[in-house]
This record gives sequence, C-alpha cells and structure tokens, in this order.
Amino acid sequence: MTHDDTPHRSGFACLVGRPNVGKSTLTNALVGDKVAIMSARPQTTRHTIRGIVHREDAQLVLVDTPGLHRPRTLLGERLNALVADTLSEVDVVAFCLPADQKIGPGDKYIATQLAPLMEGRRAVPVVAVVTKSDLVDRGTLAEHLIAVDQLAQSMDRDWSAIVPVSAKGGFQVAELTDVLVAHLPEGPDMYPDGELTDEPEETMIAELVREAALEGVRDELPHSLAVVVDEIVEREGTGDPDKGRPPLLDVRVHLFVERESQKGIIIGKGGARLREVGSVAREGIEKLLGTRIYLDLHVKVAKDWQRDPKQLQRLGF
Ligand SMILES: Nc1nc2c(ncn2[C@@H]2O[C@H](COP(=O)(O)OP(=O)(O)OP(=O)(O)O)[C@@H](O)[C@H]2O)c(=O)[nH]1
Repeated sequence: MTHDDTPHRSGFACLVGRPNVGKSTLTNALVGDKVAIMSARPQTTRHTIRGIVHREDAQLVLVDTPGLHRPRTLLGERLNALVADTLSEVDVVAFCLPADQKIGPGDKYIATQLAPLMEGRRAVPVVAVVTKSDLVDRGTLAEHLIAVDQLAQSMDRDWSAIVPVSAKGGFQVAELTDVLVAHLPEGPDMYPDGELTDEPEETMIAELVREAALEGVRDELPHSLAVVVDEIVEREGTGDPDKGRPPLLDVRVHLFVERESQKGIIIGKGGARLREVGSVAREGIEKLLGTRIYLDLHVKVAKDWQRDPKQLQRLGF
C-alpha cells in the first residue's frame, strides 16, 4: 500500500494508572509539548487533561485521567465514576505500569476496573504501557513484561499490546503512538492543528494555584484542598491593543480547606506563606496567559467538603 492509500484515523486515547506512574510525562512526550502541569509528587492531576498528537495520517486526542483510586470518600467515588465514563467512550486505553515497581494492589485494582470494559461487542482495547523503562536493566524489564502479561491472564483477558517506553529518553514513544493510532477509527481531524490542549484556562489556573499552595505542606494537606477560580476580568484602562500591550487581568481565586488549622498552614505567619504562594502561582499564570495579572487569593474553610454533595457541586465536581 502506498502512503496515499493509508486511511486517515482520528480518535481518543486515555492514559490510566496509579498516581506518579508517569502519565503526565508520557502525555507530554507523545504530544511533544508541555500540556499537563507537572509535579514530582503524586495526585496532582485531578482534572482531565487532553493533549493532541497531530500526524499527517492521524489525529490522536489524549485524555489524561485523574487516575483510578480506591474510593474512600464521595469525591473519590465521583472521580472514579467520571473516569469510568471517560473510559467507555474512548477508542483505546493505555494502562501505565512503571517498570521500576512491582505490580501492586493499586495496579490490580485498576486492572479489575478495566476488565469489564475489555469484553463484549463494544470492548475497548487496552494497551499495557510499561513506563520509566530507562530505570531498570533489560533482565528486570523482561521479567516485568511477563508479570504485566500475567496480570491480564489472571483476569482471563489479553492486553492489545504491551509496550515498554521511556518518556524521558524518548524510547519507544513513536512506537506507542503507532500502536494507539492503529486502534483509532478512520476519520478526519477533529481539532485544527496547533490546538494542543482544550483544557479550559480556569482549570489550569486552579492547578497552578493548587500546586503552589501544596508545595512543602503536601503531607499535611493531602486531599483537603480545593481551588476554584471565581473570575478573570480585564482591569479597565489597562492595555493598548494599538501598541500591542496586553491588559492587566484581575484573577480572583478561592482556596477551600476543611479545617481552621489547615487555613493557618496555607496562610502562614502574618500571611507570609500565602504571599509566597501568590507570587509563585502568579508567575506561572502570567506565563500561561501571556499577560500581566493581579492575583487575589482567598482562603475559606468548607467543612468536610469532600463528603458533602452540595459543596462538591459548587466546586465543580
Ligand atoms: N526516569 C524516568 N522518570 C520518569 C519517566 N516518566 C516520568 N518520570 C518521573 O516520574 C514522576 C511522576 O511522573 P508524572 O508524569 O507526574 O506521573 P503521573 O502519573 O502523571 O502522576 P499523577 O499526576 O500523580 O497522576 C516524575 O518525577 C517524573 O519525572 C521516565 O520515562 N523515566
């Protein structure tokens, strides 16, 4: 078949896996640009983040899910339901398992969640992706690949493929793209080229603030912080389109914690920590928006927000 006869494909792929297995890094490696907000620590990617791989013969839209966790709270359950919905609608799922860690209960939990999707007439193909393969030697990698295969066998299923990759070294990233693209239906591009992410700006701003607010205090505030962007407004009289000068934006953000003590942690002595959080977040947001901003942060106690459906709704979950 000549190149011109190759059908054009387009569709959705979803990266799943435990926290910290390298989903965001892999998304970036596949897309070839920084789209997801990165962190060296687990559990930061709460929101669905998409990146788009543009090729001449295909368009692959990546959905990076918050990760499937064993639900402990209503928030956990909602997130998992959201993840299950997303998964049943994609064309292919990439299940990420890090090469440098033995398969554990968290991986097995996700595998059992995937198993029902992998059967029946509308079965979703699942590709097992062994991430961070640069961290182990060939022997360990080979053993790991066997263990990954056995994980599917133990559920009486088969992965569509097992692909070892290293997002850091770029090892096998193009091969993984080929494997994912092969599962997409034939169809034209769904998004114009150049559109790397359709993540709304507000979500990314909330993530930047959340990241800055958790820095250094993550152990004290693991799941107890929700960030909501209230408004983004142009300050009147700023900016001059004729001279190409962008306006100043007022960005108002609420940080919700569960307890007074946590509010104290965020704000710090005499408000010192909150000022630091503000200046770190502002820098990131200015880069993201390409304009100057004034960042207004408010910290509020919303008791047990993770367990309260009304609060969750207000916070956009
Ligand atoms: N050596 C190596 N490290 C990697 C690779 N991919 C990711 N990492 C590191 O692993 C850590 C976690 O990577 P992330 O991409 O944030 O993981 P994630 O799965 O998106 O994590 P969550 O956002 O918590 O769900 C980071 O410190 C990365 O630098 C890789 O291919 N090789």
